[in-house]
Order: sequence, then structure tokens, then C-alpha cells
Amino acid sequence: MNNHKSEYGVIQTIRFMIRQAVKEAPAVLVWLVVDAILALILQLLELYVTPVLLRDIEEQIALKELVTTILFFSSGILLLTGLKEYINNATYQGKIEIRMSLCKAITEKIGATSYCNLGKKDFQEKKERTNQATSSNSSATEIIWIQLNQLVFCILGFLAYLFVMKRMNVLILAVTILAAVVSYLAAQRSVVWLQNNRAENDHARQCMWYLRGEAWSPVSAKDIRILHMKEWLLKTMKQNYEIFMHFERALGNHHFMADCVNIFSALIRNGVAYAYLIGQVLAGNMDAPQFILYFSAVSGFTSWVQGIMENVAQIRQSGVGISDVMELISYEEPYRFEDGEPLPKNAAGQYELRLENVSFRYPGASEDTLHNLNLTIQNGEKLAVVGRNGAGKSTLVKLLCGFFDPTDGCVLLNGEDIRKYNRKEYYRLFSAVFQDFSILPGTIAENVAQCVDEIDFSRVKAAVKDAGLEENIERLSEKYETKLGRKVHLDAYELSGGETQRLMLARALYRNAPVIVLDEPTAALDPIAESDLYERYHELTKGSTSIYVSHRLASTRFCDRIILIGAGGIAEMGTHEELMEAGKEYAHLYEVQSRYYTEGGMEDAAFDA
Ligand SMILES: Nc1ncnc2c1ncn2[C@@H]1O[C@H](COP(=O)(O)OP(=O)(O)OP(=O)(O)O)[C@@H](O)[C@H]1O
Repeated sequence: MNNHKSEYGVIQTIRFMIRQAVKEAPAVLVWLVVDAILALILQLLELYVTPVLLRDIEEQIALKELVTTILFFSSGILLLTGLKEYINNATYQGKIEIRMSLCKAITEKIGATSYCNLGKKDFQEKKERTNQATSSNSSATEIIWIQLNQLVFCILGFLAYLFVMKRMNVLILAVTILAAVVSYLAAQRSVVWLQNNRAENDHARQCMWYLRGEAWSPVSAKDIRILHMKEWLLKTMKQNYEIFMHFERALGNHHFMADCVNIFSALIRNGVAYAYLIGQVLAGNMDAPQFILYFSAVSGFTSWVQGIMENVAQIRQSGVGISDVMELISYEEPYRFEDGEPLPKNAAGQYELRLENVSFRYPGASEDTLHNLNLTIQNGEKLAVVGRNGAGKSTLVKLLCGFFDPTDGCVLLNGEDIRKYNRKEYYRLFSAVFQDFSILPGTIAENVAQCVDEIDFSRVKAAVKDAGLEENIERLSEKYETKLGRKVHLDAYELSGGETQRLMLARALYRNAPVIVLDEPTAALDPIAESDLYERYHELTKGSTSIYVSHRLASTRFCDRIILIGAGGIAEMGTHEELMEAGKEYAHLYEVQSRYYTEGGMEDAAFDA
């Protein structure tokens, strides 16, 4: 449940869901109406059974006829109940299918959306809310069918009972409707209270779940023990628990008040109805069966009125969740995909990348991370990007790869602004390994090929061999079919840090893209292993354009050109020798690192490896 302003109205959300149902499971729409009609007939049978039997007994009809009447009602009730159950079961899966189709659409959107959208708070919030709207059987995108079904049922019931009660005094009808409205408003008050006060409680619950997760996590186990975090965990847990319990108590009180109002209004309604109906019986206008029929109809009528109002409120609430889904799926794409131009077919595979007067500022930041930067990367060039933490190295790489568009200036591919191209095609130019790379929960072969079907196993093997991982994989009983990713496969193999890096190298080699980007994926490696890996990339990707980001300057000193990012721009540029000779920041950093490793007993390992 959430209370932000939705972009789509309730009618639009219902139309959207109906269109989805027509596409995925039209039987759900048939169920929605047929079930409501069956439920109403069932209700009417139950309403009439007592008065009809009472009349038959009063009129002392033959036993055979009485039994026939009983059989008629009981078999009718049995048959309808069975039929209802049957179609409910038959369409249960359809409701899930519709919800799952939306989950798929959301996942596709999140997986393919313009990268910059992922950093937007608004997008993240919508993403979070769509999770609530689709995560379970009681989420908005599934429960809406029950609510619509119940609304149709209540409207039909309201009309049918209006017909049954047409002989009654209009005042009784008015009192009955009024009692229903009062009960509804009292219940609504607690719903409104819940909406207005749930944020703090939701936060407290999230904190409790988080803390519980941390307490259970083997990763945090060491910190908890060594930093004596147990007391802190328990204290924070207790604070949040108190907020949670305070909220639950207050909610309980609101429900209690609503129940009291409900009982009181039912008392007034029944009192008035009894008085009127008894008056009618005493005046000889009504017999006992009619008395029972009308009295049952009065309380039933209240349920219809209340049911209509409750379901309308619930549908509105679900509409908010469905609107969240619609908003996310149709979230604006600043980059061009299918509507962009295809990349020019470059027969010789010559690609020149250029940043022209590029400035970039993160949303909400007060200063540019990069300002008026110019850089041309020639085809086949090996470029190293170095600089202190937070200088903007990753940002530069993300601009080159097309993950971000510059705030000012442009990124050019062979002289053309990349914004006009289909961004998906542009991404194909790159084979990139980032600091936060991902291992797929699939086999080693799937991880190298980055796909599930059409894996070229001979190329997988060649890439694995070139990456220096062949021996490690051949040792495994299932070799290239060995599963990775413990979160999904409990029996998955866990690669060591070094093996993972080599798998990344194999992945990059398999992809065989014109531009290789390594954005410091080697932080977990020791300097020798890192240097070895960079050299290996260098050897195996000869002829490809390569962009290497690293903090260990020795690893990238073989590059054709090194740029040092500082103060939002390129502070130094040249070969390793030129920059050392210049004796500025690069040379200073290099010397410091050199001394560190030497004094640290590393025997200049990183530099001579
Ligand atoms: N999504 C973001 N929103 C706001 N600021 C960001 C965002 N991502 C990065 N920054 C900021 O931009 C600056 C440059 O970040 P970037 O990651 O490009 O630096 P870096 O040179 O790669 O750093 P490191 O060497 O630590 O990886 C930093 O000050 C960082 O805090």
C-alpha cells in the first residue's frame, strides 16, 4: 500500500489489466463475471431457503413435495458451490500468469533501460514499488481480479436485493444504506490512519529484517564478534521493535473503534427493521416467512452496500500499485534503442572514439565530475587511465561506453555523435570488465559466452585456454558444465579471486569486441597477479583498442599512452617514460608505489613482473 500520486487513474489501470488478461489468460475475465453470477444465485438460494420451507410447513404441504423442495435447494447449493470451486481452480493459474507476465515486462525494462535511469531516485522508487505490486498472490496485480469479481458480485447483489425489498418502506431502505455508510466510514478511518502512519512502521520493519539478516549472515559474523556489535544489534533491534509494537497497538485500537461503530450501526439498523417488520406482521400485512425473508434481506442489503464501497476503495488502492507498474514499464528512455540508427558497417573495423568538450555532472551534485574534457582514442591504441580515488576515471569510462551521456559536449564515434545510434548496437563495440562485474548463476561455458543458447564451445575452450584457466577447469568433474553462483545453485563451484579474474578475461576474449575496457577489475589480486593479467590482456588483444583503468601504475606502464585524471580533466598525458620525465603527479605516485612495494618486501614485484 502506498500513498503517492499516481500518473494513471483507476479506470486506466483496470483497462491495462484487462488488456493484459486478454493477451495472457482471457479465461480470467470469463471467471470474473461467471463466478459473480454463480455466487449471487447461491446467495439468493440461501436467502429463500428458510422462508420457502417455513411457508411449505405452514401450508402443510405433502411430505414428498417438502422433500422435493429441500432437495431442490440443497442440490442447487451443492451444484453451484462445486461449479464455483471448479472454475476458481481452473482460472487460478491464469491470474498468476498475468502477474508473472508483468514481472517479466518489469525485469525486461530494468534490464534494458537507459543506464542513467538506474541512478535516478524516481526510477529506483518506482522499481521498489513495482516489487510490492507484483511479488505475491495478494499483490495489486493479482488481487485486483478478486476485487473486481467481488465488486461485480456486490453490484448484482445490491440490485437483486433492491428488487426483493421493493415492497418495503423506503425509510427502512434509507436506514439500511445509512448504517452501511457509517460502518464503511468508520472502517475507512482506520485505513486512512494506517496509510498516514505506516511509513515509520515500514521503516522499523525493514530495519528489523535487515538487522536479522546481518545477525544471521556469515559475512558479518566476524565483524559482530571482533567489534562487539552484538549489543548494538540487539539495542537497535529493540528500538525498532518498540516502534513496530506501538504501531500495532494503535492499529488494533483503530480496528476496535471501527468494530464498535459497526456493531452500533447494525444495532440501530436491526432495531428499526425489526420494529417496522413486527409492525407489518401485527397489522396483518406480512406473514412469518415474509418476515424472515425481509429481515435477512435487510442485513444482506447492508453487506452489498458496504461491499461495493469497500471494493471500490480496494480497487482504487490496487490501481495505485498497477499504476506503479505502468509507470515503470513506460518510463521515459533518454537513449535511443530500436529507434536509433544502426552503427555504420566499418569493413576495416576502424573505430576512433572522441570526447569533445565533455562535461559531466551527476544528478543532484553541485559540481561537474569532469569538465570540458577532450580526448581522442585512436583505433588499436592502448590507453591507461590513472588518477586518485574519486578523480573521475570510472565516470570517463562510462561516458565512453555510452552508459552516461555528457551533460555538455559529446562522445563521437568516427566523428558522429553516439546519441544518434541504437545504444544496444553501440554497446556491442565494447568488451568490458568493471570493478563490480557479475557472475551469472549458470555454467562456466554460459558465463564465458554470456548466453545460454548457441554457445560456440570451441571458442569457449580457446578463450579459457588463452585466459590461463584451462587446467583449473579440466580438473573439475563437470568441466565447462560446472555451475557457478551459490545464490541459485547450492552445489555451485566457488571460483577463487584469481580464477574469477581469468574467467572475466576469457569472457572478454570470447566476445572479441573492437574495444576492451578494464575498469580496475583486479582489486582483489596481488600486484604480481594483476600485472600478469594486464600483460595477458595486452598480448591477447593486440590490434584492439584497449582502455585500462588501474591504481597500480606499474600494471599499465606498457600502454601507448597514459592519462592522469585530476581536477575534473586530464592533468597529465604521455607515455610512461614521458610522464616519469615530467616529474609531476604521475611520477610522484609511481615512486611512492615503487617504494611501498620495495619497502614492503615486494621486491618491486608489480613493476618487474
Ligand atoms: N551515481 C553518482 N552520483 C553522484 N556522484 C557520484 C556517482 N558516482 C560517482 N560519483 C562521484 O563522482 C566522482 C568520480 O567518481 P568515479 O567513480 O568516476 O571516480 P574514480 O576515479 O573511478 O574513483 P575510484 O578510483 O575510487 O574508483 C566521485 O567523487 C564520486 O563520489
